[in-house]
Amino acid sequence: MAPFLALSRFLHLQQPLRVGLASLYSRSMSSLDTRARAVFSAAVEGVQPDIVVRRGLERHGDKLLVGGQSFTLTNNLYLVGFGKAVLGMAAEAERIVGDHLIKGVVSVPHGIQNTLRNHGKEKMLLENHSRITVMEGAKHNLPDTDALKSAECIRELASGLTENDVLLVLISGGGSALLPAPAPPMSLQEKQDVTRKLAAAGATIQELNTVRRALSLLKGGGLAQCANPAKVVALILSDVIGDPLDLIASGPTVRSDSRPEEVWAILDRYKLSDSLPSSVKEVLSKARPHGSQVQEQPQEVKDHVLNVVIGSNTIALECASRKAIELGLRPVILSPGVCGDVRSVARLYGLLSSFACSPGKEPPPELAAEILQLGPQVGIESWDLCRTMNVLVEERKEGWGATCLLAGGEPTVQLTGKGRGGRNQELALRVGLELSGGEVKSGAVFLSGGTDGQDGPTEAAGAVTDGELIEEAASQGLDIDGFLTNNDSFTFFSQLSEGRRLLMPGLTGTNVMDVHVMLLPQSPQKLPII
Ligand SMILES: Nc1ncnc2c1ncn2[C@@H]1O[C@H](COP(=O)(O)OP(=O)(O)OP(=O)(O)O)[C@@H](O)[C@H]1O
Ligand SMILES: O=C(O)[C@H](O)CO
Repeated sequence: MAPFLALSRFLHLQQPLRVGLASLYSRSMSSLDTRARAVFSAAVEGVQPDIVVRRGLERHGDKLLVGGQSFTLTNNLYLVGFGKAVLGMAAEAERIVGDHLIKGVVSVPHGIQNTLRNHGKEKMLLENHSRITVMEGAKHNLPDTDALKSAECIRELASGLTENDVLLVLISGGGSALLPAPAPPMSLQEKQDVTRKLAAAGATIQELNTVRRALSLLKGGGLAQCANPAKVVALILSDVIGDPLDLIASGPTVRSDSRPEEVWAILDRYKLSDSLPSSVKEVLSKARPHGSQVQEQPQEVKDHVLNVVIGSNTIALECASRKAIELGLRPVILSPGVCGDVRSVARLYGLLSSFACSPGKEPPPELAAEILQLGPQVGIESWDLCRTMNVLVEERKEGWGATCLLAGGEPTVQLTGKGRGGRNQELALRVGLELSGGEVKSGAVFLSGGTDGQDGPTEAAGAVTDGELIEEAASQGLDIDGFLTNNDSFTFFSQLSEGRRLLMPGLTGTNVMDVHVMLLPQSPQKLPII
């Protein structure tokens, strides 16, 4: 019999023991909190830069094995990289390839070396005598003159290679801002204005990077073209849903096949076409004439490029799933592609919790219908929802104890207020409302965290909530709705119970979007509220 069910029955029989058992119940809930955090840590651990590089890059003597291909090393290896996780990737790559590496340049976020040092992450830093030059830039994730210089050094290095050389390209999220190379006559400022306006208007990363590719010398395959005739091997840590090679960091090693019409359609959609500077219009008009066929990348360039995704949200979820089993939970991976507004995503998790924990033999069919209806709004296929609901139904029958529902992706928040928060903390807050707002409190625990360790401009990665949230906030005089209206989730969680619900792993040095963990104990609502 499931422990919660047994406890519930026992409580009905033994009234005087209720108070003692209440603390037992709350201890088991807090153990769910601890387990949710451990599952999140395992997800992040599984996509650490050194681990993903070791998984993707093997060396046997003078042979470098990657993506099922073998490259002969004869002191002919060069390395470039750009992105938030690239420093740790470069450190590990250099350890693997040793003296075969002649020279490298990586473009990494401003201040990252100090931050990693202060967080005790020295293994992500390069050795003193490294052959790789580290260049920091792109303060606040915006391309700046420092990043422009780094991009220029990377372009120079790639352009000087010969057919005997191998260029190892390390790519991770944040790479677009760290590799700015505005196509002339456009200035960095002009390019940045276009992308900033698009982002502020709510453009998706797909739209944003489609435009970035059209305005850049290095994005959209430009870097691979520069390195021709050298062989190019790109190791990619994906931070985009679906791992689209041409969009991650705007695909510098993947020939872009988008047409000018697509770029103009995006600019029109966000009402930017008319206000573009003439230099930007000139670059776009030079791209390819309207109506022309997509230009095929020359075969020799294609043959010389190998793109391999070595880390992704899917891999993080698989690692989390293994940890869940170790912790005595039954895992089910819902999807690595959760997107859409946090309100809809929170509603979905609320419904899934009700589905898993509703009384009776079977969950009510209208719940399943509502869940399926919500799927398309949050990027989840009906098939994945049905598969997940099947597991939840099976567990009700088999009495497994607790299920660990896992998902990942990147939902969005519509910013209306001026508070401090991030999409993970706001999602956790909204899911907490779902879990604690119904007639019966849910026994589920929900965690949402950014795998980079930083949720929006805050020190937290996310937060953990459960069915106690409303009561807990009310007892401490905190008005949840007020905090939500002001997008002030970080302040809320900092003030609530001395911040104990915050998730604070510190900067992790990696980035595969967000991870959601929902632990669903079996039918906890059968417990009397004491
Ligand atoms: N006060 C806030 N409340 C909720 N969300 C916020 C708030 N301020 C910023 N955000 C959200 O945080 C996100 C930016 O945060 P973050 O820097 O973690 O982005 P990111 O997408 O993870 O970046 P990257 O993919 O480059 O790592 C945006 O989606 C923005 O809407
Ligand atoms: O750098 C970028 O373009 C984003 O992080 C997506 O990869």
